[in-house]
Amino acid sequence: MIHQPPAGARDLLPLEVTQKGWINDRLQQVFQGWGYQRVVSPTIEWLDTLVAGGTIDPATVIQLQNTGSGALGLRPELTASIARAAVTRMSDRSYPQRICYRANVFRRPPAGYHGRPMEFYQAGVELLFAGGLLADAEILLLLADCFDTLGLENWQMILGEAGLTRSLLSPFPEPLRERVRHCLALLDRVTLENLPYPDEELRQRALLLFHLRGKPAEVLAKVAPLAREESDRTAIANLESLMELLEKSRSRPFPLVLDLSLVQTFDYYTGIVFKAVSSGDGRPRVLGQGGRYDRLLGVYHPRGESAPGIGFSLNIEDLHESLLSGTTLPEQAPAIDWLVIPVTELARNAVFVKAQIFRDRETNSRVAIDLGGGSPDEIRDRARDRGIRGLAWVREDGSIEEEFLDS
Ligand SMILES: N[C@@H](Cc1c[nH]c[nH+]1)C(=O)O
Repeated sequence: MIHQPPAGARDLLPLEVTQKGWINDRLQQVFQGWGYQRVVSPTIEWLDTLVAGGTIDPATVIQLQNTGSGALGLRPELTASIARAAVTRMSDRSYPQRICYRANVFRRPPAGYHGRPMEFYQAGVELLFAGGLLADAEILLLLADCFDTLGLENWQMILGEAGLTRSLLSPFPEPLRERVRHCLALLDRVTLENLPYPDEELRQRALLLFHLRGKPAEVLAKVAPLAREESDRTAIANLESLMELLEKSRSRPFPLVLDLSLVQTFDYYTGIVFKAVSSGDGRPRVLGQGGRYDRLLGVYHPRGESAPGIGFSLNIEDLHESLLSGTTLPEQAPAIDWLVIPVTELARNAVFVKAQIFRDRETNSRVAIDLGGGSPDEIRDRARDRGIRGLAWVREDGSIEEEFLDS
């Protein structure tokens, strides 16, 4: 029998681990620079926690055996867990809370997509107990800083407003509303046009919603006549202020597309929502996504008291793929710096002690011991093949001869 990981699961080998580690380390540096502190939440949670008050479809959760005290699942994302932890464990801290994370998440592939990846890696932030313009701007500017720091150039931020989109969809009766939402999420204009609308006015409204995407000023001009509620007008005004602030806060233009039909996979959002996509050549990729969720913390509060929150998660696989065509990623897993070789059997007594001296001599140096076999020339050839920088031949009397290999 050949042992393979199950369909949808995979091993990451040293080069990929090195490159993804490089991406993650840089992201954590940026998060730290903006005052975010890392937390680690459990991989396994109660299913009840994971579905975030019904805003995450339980079908996306990989469920584990029911233990008798309730169903458990593997986290499909981290925002729900962090909201739970913040409400139950961190509520005595001073506000706001700036939290960051790097972790794996698991999602059950949709029916008919057997073999699609089930495990993904994310790095993200959550800014909790803070609402308003400055918090929204902080999150979007931090996301832009992540891309700048990674040296990623061709990206675009697609910005929407979940509350406004919900309100624009409210004239559609259910279940038609859900179908319109679905067509908007999939950019499926043909199906959208042919849904069974009760009247022509609603059909025209659906098509108009489909076109609320593009240059911010143009989209805002189109949406203004559709905004019937006071809350819609406030949302539009907030979007305008946000875009103005973003432009003033960066030395280069903020690559922004406004999309008031943007619908996210998870439904806990209440304010701005966004997706960062790579816009270079090749397949467009969703590099990260997020938004404001001002009711989620209330799901976990014993008395249902909520507090504002906003955050994003970056998709490490997509970032990695997008960076592969550039020149910033490390091209090799780090090689060993020194190979320490006992010249005779008796020299073995000294070899571990001597190797430690090399480790202590240079911080972060990689020092390995030759485990035997082969003539000095064979050892040299093997070492050169593996990119090893130097050989340290240890003699019986404990003396060392250093030899530098040319690459
Ligand atoms: N957890 C969301 C992204 C997000 C973070 N914070 C808010 N939203 C996701 O995985 O899609």
